[in-house]
Amino acid sequence: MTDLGDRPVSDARAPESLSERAAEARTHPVLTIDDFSVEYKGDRVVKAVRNVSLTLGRGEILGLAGESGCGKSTLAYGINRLLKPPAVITGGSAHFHSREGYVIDLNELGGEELRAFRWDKIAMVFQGAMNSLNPVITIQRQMEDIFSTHRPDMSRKDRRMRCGDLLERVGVDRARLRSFPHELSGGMRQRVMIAMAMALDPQVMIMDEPTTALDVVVQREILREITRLRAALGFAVIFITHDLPLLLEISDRIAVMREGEIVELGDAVELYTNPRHEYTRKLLASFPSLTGERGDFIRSGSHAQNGELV
Ligand SMILES: Nc1ncnc2c1ncn2[C@@H]1O[C@H](COP(=O)(O)OP(=O)(O)OP(=O)(O)O)[C@@H](O)[C@H]1O
Repeated sequence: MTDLGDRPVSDARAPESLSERAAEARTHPVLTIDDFSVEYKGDRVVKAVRNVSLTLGRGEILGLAGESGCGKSTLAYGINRLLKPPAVITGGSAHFHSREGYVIDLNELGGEELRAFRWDKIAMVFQGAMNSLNPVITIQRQMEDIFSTHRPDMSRKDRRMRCGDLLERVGVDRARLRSFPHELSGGMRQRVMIAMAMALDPQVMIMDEPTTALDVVVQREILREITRLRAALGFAVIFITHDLPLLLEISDRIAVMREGEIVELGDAVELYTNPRHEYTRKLLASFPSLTGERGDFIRSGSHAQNGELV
């Protein structure tokens, strides 16, 4: 594995339009998952993920939808090799395709390599992330730790500068570096977590219900931030939530999961206007705001083109 350092991201320009992004997923994948299966082998065996195959394109936002318990988190944690017993990956593979052209088989990575790989290439933000900040350590020290561990050659001055820059990138004043987590609102703490996930310039972000615990206004602000950052930095996102209306707004493509399987995968607008699978239709119908006479679904025209929230 090579170290990307602070490599410029100009080569990772996010494609402009939805169709361009869908094509990009096929021609320039950043992650390919083939026939991936996970079981929880407890007293009762649960087949949580069944033969899932999907491709994440460079710079695309792929939404993963489905009701509670369908296996979304298990798939995300499985890809990143974060599952703990009794979970067992029973089949399939996941490959990371780097910007530089090399391919990493995630099943082949050992402990140390895996730790290095995680923050560096695939970063993860999950629902309770903001509560995983250490309460007795300043934001600055927690952010700097990432660089001390993964970029040991970086000077102290550069580390500090970079931490401040990262905070500003997610809309938090750099003066907050001196704060302790309890001095920040939930929304700010979640922004800090997103800044930390971006620290090493990962090519993939896996976001598992990252805004669910936040109120709607803060949630929308953060989503706007994520789509803006994706456009600027070119990372790809797997965005997991049971909130289908939200996914329809931010995703390029959406995969619908049911009982461990992906039953439909397609362009977000296409999936909304012309759902193919019966279950997708049911899922859409379960959100009255999407199916009412006027509906809340506002994604259209130029808005859909640039992937920004209105
Ligand atoms: N530690 C565990 N032991 C046994 N079964 C588990 C365990 N964790 C999850 N499961 C089961 O695996 C299945 C998939 O769970 P998972 O959490 O991946 O679904 P999800 O779609 O992410 O749900 P949610 O939206 O509620 O987080 C469920 O049937 C769940 O009960």
